[in-house]
Amino acid sequence: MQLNKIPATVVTGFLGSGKTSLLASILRQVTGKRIAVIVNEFGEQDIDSSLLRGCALNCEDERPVEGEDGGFYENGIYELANGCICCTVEEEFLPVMKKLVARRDDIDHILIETSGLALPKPLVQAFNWPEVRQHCTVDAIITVVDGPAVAAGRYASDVDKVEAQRRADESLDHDPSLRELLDDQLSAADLVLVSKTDLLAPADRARVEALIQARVPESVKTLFIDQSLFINQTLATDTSQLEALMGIGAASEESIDRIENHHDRHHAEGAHHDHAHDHFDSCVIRLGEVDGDALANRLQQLLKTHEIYRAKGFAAIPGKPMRRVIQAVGERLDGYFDRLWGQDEPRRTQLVIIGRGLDSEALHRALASAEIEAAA
Ligand SMILES: Nc1nc2c(ncn2[C@@H]2O[C@H](COP(=O)(O)OP(=O)(O)OP(=O)(O)O)[C@@H](O)[C@H]2O)c(=O)[nH]1
Repeated sequence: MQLNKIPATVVTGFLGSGKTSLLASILRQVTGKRIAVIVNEFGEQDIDSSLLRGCALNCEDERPVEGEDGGFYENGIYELANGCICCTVEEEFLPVMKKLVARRDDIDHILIETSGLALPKPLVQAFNWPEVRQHCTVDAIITVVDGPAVAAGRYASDVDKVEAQRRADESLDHDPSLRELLDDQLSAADLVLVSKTDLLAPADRARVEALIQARVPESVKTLFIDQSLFINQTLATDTSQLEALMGIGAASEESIDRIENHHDRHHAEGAHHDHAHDHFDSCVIRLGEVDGDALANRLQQLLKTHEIYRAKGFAAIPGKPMRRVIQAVGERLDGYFDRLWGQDEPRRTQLVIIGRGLDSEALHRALASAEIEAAA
């Protein structure tokens, strides 16, 4: 029985903004992690789940399993097809979360894709329900914004489709304007991903960025992504940084090494090759034992003052027999003890930081001030 909570990443954003493409590109490449995916879609489309099912999920259970709730489980994908997730939290979402909790030892991470019309807050509040809170934690809320649509003042690439879905969903008991929906999805975000950057004129990019920045606190960062290369599968790329950005992994030695290797290779190549995303930068900070509160304070400060998209890793706290997982994104900073330190394992702190234009020495200096001096 594992003691640590299952982290859940909520991906929200309008219909057609690129949520499924994002999840698909991650699932296609993720290795060694058992990921349960909850997809909220209804009406005509079960396209998303079939798209995701087509991805090579690392799940041993190949058999589809009917759920009593009408949803089904196959290759780790749960489909919530009976209405907008935020309006059916209790009837739809909670039973699926309970099933996942029961399979707790088989799951490393939960990815939740909300419907394009969902307001993320009721869903996030459901993580406070005792049955869920005890075993799961929100790792991050990632809001995907359709860059060209926002630049054009339309917010969604296919407004008619959004309106048709709105009319078709009888369970929908909220009716905000698209603008309000965008505001709500942005106000819940820990990280904003602007999609379809390949279709966004450079001059529009600054406008979209300004519009988003005006709606989020300064620690919530905006990242521009172009998924067209993934969608066409012309780019076979190492997604270790994208995975870490989504909050998957990075609290294990092996994923920290993978990210570090990616960083080294990237720099050796001169970092001038084509990129599917804004240039990510990453660094690994290694420290000895740290004062947990001081580390959290420094990290919170750094999130405000540096272009850090996410920090994740673990800390050694003096006198504590267990290591503490630390994860920070936007305004969210979480920590929990996940496992005992091994008998011969060095007690050390390691954090992966993903961002842009990172000054690793400055970050190291700032975080090292939380280090506890080793007794002479
Ligand atoms: N050119 C381009 N197309 C993209 C990009 N991201 C997504 N798309 C396309 O945009 C369309 C919608 O993408 P999805 O990933 O299905 O969007 P979604 O948010 O999951 O949509 P719903 O599930 O319907 O809410 C698809 O045709 C994608 O191929 C991108 O970065 N560039």
